[in-house]
Amino acid sequence: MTPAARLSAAIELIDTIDAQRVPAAKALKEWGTAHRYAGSGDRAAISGLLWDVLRRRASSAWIMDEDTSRARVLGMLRLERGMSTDAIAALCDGGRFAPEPLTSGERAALTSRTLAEAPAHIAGDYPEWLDGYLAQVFGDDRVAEATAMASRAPLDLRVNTLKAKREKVQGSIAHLGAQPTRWSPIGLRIELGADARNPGIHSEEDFIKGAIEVQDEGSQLATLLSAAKPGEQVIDLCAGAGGKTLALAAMMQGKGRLIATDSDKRQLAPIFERLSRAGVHNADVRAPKGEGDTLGDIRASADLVLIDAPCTGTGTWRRNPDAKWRMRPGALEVRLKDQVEVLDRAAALVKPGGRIAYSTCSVLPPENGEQIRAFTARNSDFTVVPPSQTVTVLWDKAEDFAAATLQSPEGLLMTPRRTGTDGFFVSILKRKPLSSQA
Ligand SMILES: C[S@@+](CC[C@H](N)C(=O)[O-])C[C@H]1O[C@@H](n2cnc3c(N)ncnc32)[C@H](O)[C@@H]1O
Repeated sequence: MTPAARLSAAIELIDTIDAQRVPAAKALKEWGTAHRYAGSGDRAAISGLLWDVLRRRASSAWIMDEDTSRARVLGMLRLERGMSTDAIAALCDGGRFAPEPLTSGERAALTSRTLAEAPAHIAGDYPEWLDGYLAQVFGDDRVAEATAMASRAPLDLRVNTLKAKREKVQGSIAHLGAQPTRWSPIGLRIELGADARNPGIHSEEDFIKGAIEVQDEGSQLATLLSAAKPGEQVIDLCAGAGGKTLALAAMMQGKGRLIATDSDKRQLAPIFERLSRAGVHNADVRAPKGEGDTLGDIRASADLVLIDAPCTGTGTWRRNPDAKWRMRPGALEVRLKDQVEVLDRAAALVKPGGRIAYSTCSVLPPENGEQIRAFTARNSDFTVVPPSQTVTVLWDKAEDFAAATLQSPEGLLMTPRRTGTDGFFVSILKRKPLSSQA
């Protein structure tokens, strides 16, 4: 397919998504099935176009002064890909399979319209109902923060220190252009191009042998800030597919007791194979069975309970821009209730002097600082460890990292704009030792 034909296909796909109200990933899959002649390069390029349109859905329509699939694609080429009006016109030449030539109105819009007068939610490309929350956390910076949250994400890898060293892995996957991550001492980053081509990490020898896992640097940092140590008793309360469990296991160097559980046993399904590939031998996975309490034998004895909380995932919009537009207020309400439940469950598991590491991949205050304030009000024997102390695990990077994050009395927030990671909130809560409890 020519670049122009790919553009036509993307416009057609967006029409389908709008008309049928289907998730973008599903529409892409169905398009692939119906167009078997399209090669892998075509599919990658078309999906890249589609994701980029979703990133800039509102602002693209604004600069074109029209909200159609075609307008959104044209506006995206200008805003996200930085193409000139002439370059866009050259693609839309009306030839076989190419989009129709630009109208004079489209030419004028592409050349002269800007986002200067656009409301924040349009310029920053997010649903209007979230504007109050983003204003609460970012104030006047919300357009810049949201724009970074809409931009394409790199692919981050975590080196499994149970099996390999970062320098060695960097050398063996040099063909992918992996570079050390800025903050995480165990991360590697691969920048991805607009064509959304998958670098095929799962077929790399290092992946097959368990030396690397795909994990955003923000997620790596959230786990590192928990300061899990060899010999501790650690519970990963929302373990899901085990991304953080694996990271905790590496921090514990195979020593101590690591318990991974989740309220949904289906989420836990991939964890077994991942633990085995990573060479983890001290993890005990407890899938829920009926009504019984999977952690019934543990009463106030854990050194650390890690909560990778169920959340709205606003911090990961750059990886899934479709989710951003599909998010509804009801989803936030449900997550808030889940978070209260997991925090209170964790409180009963932590020993005096132990700690809870609470994290969300969300930037919304009700899921972060407000949730922590309400928790400490309910549980007076827990206090927040000041973020300036929690960052010391990053040694020489600690000061710069702390300065890059958005800090509050309840914890710290990473964002794509500030730390170049997904958006992650982290709060470390310490339970008072028995001697100082009332
Ligand atoms: C952010 S995901 C976890 C991702 C996982 N830690 C990882 O790194 O791959 C949140 C998880 O919390 C789980 N969850 C939701 N409510 C819960 C509850 N009340 N108790 C325990 N887990 C819960 C969900 O099933 C989901 O797997």
